Amino acid sequence: MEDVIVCGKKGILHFIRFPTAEMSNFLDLAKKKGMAKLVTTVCATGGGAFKFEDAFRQEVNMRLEKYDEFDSLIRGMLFVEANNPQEVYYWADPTDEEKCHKVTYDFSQPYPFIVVNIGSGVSILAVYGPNNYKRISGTSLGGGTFLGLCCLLTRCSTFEEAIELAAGGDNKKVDKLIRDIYGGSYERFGLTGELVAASFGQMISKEKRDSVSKEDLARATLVTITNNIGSIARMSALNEKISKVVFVGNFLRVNEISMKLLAYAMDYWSGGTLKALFLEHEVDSSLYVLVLFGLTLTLDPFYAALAVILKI
Ligand SMILES: Nc1ncnc2c1ncn2[C@@H]1O[C@H](COP(=O)(O)OP(=O)(O)O)[C@@H](O)[C@H]1O
Ligand SMILES: CC(C)(COP(=O)(O)O)[C@@H](O)C(=O)NCCC(=O)O
Repeated sequence: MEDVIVCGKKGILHFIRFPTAEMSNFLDLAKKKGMAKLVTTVCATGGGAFKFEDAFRQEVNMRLEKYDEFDSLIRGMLFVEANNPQEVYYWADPTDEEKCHKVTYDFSQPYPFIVVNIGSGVSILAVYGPNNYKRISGTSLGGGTFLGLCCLLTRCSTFEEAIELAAGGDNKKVDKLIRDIYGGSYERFGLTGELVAASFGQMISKEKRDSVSKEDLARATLVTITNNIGSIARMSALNEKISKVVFVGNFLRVNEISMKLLAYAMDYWSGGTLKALFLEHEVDSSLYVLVLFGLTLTLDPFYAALAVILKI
């Protein structure tokens, strides 16, 4: 992010990510580069701020100043939005490949809004003011589930690979649609024939199992997880009577398929009353607020993120 003002100084924020599984390599590097001589306290958030606390103290003699991940996430989102009027957007015409495009959304009057944080698992928060929010729901079927199932079903080994496979696949060869059951739409309840009736429902047939590709399985996994998250998000928003739903988290990284699906599903199932919103810098917003304190770390199960202010 360019021209960000932090503690009265203007500069560019650079975000560096690495898998948390590489934490011991990171600590080795930090030791070799003498990071402890530069800084003794590092601001940290996410579960790893607790998990890696001892390792940081023992390996590099650094103290982790811990901040709650949801406090940080919300303050971070507001911080990014305040610094970039183009930050929040929605997808217009999400089902039409040709017409589908991003449209900037005016988020200057944000409250109330829902945040759906899709990380390894999913947490849903209702935000009523800068310091007024509650966790209203969640599901253990999140980004970690998508990646885990995809690795099992397709033998892929990275998130990027899983998304690439999904992009080339067709979930209709795996899922049972309304039309597979009704021969068309279930008109009485407004269920069109193309909607998924049962995720993975075709896989009960050996013949169908033998004919699906890795790509189809990856796409069906992505659609299953995304639709389930969309459905829980929609019910949460309706319960709280809130119409703006902001989706964040690394599951949406390089994942336009899920963003467009969520945009469509929220609109379709709510009869146009709910708006699915996304952030340009969708990667782990919890990082942003901590940058206010200098050198920061987000220590989540899949990702550790390091933010340093260069060029100030
Ligand atoms: N390069 C990647 N490696 C692993 N997971 C990734 C990657 N990019 C995106 N993801 C997705 O992001 C999810 C983790 O999201 P994140 O917001 O970092 O959550 P957490 O707080 O649990 O680390 C993974 O489960 C996966 O679906
Ligand atoms: C435990 C968590 C808050 C951790 O956040 P994450 O690292 O997944 O982003 C999240 O995974 C979660 O809310 N899981 C869902 C638990 C549930 O409501 O069933």
